[in-house]
Amino acid sequence: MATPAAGAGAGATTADAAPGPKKMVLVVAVALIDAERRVLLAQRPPGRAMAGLWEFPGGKVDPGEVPEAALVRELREELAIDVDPSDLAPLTFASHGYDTFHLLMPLYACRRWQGEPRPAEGQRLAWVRGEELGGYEMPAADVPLIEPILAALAKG
Ligand SMILES: Nc1nc2c([nH]c(=O)n2[C@H]2C[C@H](O)[C@@H](COP(=O)(O)OP(=O)(O)OP(=O)(O)O)O2)c(=O)[nH]1
Repeated sequence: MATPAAGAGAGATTADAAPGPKKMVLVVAVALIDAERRVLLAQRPPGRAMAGLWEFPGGKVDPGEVPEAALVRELREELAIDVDPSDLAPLTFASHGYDTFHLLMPLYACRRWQGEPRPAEGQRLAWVRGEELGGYEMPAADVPLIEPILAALAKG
């Protein structure tokens, strides 16, 4: 009987298989891609978990909220831009076991928005070319996302 090959599929799974009552946290994030084929990274501010690491803009989905609405809300709060949910294209996802919680994070690609992203919450922002992504230290969950992002950037 054929079974699916390990690692098949589009998601980026870096969880260990250990069972346990870890809380699952649903976070939505976006690769904003500009006309110069750059992606926007935000640096986690001091005083927060994973401070200093560079991540994709986004945040936790509130109870009862659909993921796209959560992302539109987060982008307004964090970057002061307006995004139409229909411009959010599913790209890949991360499923990663941190010590204290399990992160499930759909990552969308977005190439159209209203306004100029600005650091509305004091975070640092960087527009980064594909070949420069390796120079930005990211949370462990994000590392497997790089390859699909490079593929999306190559598409223009
Ligand atoms: N936005 C975003 N979060 C990420 C990425 N990678 C990654 O591991 N995370 C984690 C960091 C946080 O634990 C969580 C996002 O939560 P958050 O930024 O809304 O909240 P937080 O933990 O900083 O603060 P709080 O809301 O608990 O006060 O997901 C990423 O690329 N983007």
